[in-house]
Amino acid sequence: MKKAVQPLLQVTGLTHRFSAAGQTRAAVSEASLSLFPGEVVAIVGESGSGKSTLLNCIAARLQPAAGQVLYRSAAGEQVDVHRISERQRRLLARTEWGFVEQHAADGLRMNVSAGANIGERLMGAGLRHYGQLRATGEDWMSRVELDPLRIDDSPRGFSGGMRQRLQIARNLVTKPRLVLMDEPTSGLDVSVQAKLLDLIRLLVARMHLSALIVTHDLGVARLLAHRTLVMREGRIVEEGLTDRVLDDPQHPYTQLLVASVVAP
Ligand SMILES: Nc1ncnc2c1ncn2[C@@H]1O[C@H](COP(=O)(O)OP(=O)(O)OP(=O)(O)O)[C@@H](O)[C@H]1O
Repeated sequence: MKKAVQPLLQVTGLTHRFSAAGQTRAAVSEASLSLFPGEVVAIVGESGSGKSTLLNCIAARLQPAAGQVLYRSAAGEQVDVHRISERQRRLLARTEWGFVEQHAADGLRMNVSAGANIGERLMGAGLRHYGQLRATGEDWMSRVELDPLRIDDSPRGFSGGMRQRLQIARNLVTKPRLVLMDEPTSGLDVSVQAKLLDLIRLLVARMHLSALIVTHDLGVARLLAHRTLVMREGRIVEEGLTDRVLDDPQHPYTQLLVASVVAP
C-alpha cells in the first residue's frame, strides 16, 4: 500500500490576540491549515485581516493564545514549534526555515557586505572554508541576478529590488525545507515586482520549495501558489486550488476581493 504523504506543516486552531488601549482583539481566530512538501500556499486578504500575524505565529515569532503548529523536521520528527526551547527554535530558523520579510532591510544585515549576508547562514550551518563561502556567495548572487562583482558591496547601496533579491539569496542558500514570505514584492515598482515574481517562481520550482506566502495581491497568489487561503477579520473564510478560488470564488468576501481587482 502506498504511504500517504505527510504534511510538512500542520496548523490547528491558531488564535492570537493583541491588547491595545485597554482592549483585547483577536487578530487571528481559530486558523487551521496544512502545507505539503513541494507545495506553495498563498494567504490573501485585505490589510488588517491578520495575514502577517498568522505567519508570525507559525514562525513562532508570536506566541498564540491557542492552537498548535506542528512541523515535520528533516529528522522526521513532529515538532511543536511553540513548545521547543528558544535555542531549538533558533536552530530551526537558521537551518530548515527561511523567512523573507516585506522590508528587505529587516531581513538583511545592512552593515555587512552582500557576500557576508549570504555566507552567514552557511557559516551557521557549519561551513568555514573562505574560498567555498565566497564561491557560493558569487554563485547565489548570479542566481538571483545580482552582479557577482558587487559581492563586497554593502546592501545599503542596493535598490529595493536588489535588496529583496539579496534577502532571497540569503534565505535560500541553505536550501531551507520551509520558506515563509511576508509580502515579498509589495512596495516595489511594478516592473521590479514582475521580475522578482518571475525569479521567485523559478527558484521555488527548481528547488522544489515548500512555501507559505502572505500577500494582499491576488496576482501574486495566481502566479506562485498551488493553493490559496482567504482571510477576513482573522478567520480563514475560503481555501482551495488557486485557480478555483480566483476563478470561481464561493465566499461572498472572496467574490468581492476578486471583483475589486477585475473591475476598472
Ligand atoms: N503589535 C500589534 N499590536 C496591536 N495590534 C496589532 C499589532 N499587530 C497587528 N495588530 C492588529 O491585528 C490585526 C491584524 O494585523 P496584521 O498585520 O496581521 O494584518 P495583515 O492582514 O497582515 O495586514 P497588513 O497587510 O496591513 O500587514 C489588525 O487589526 C492590526 O491592527
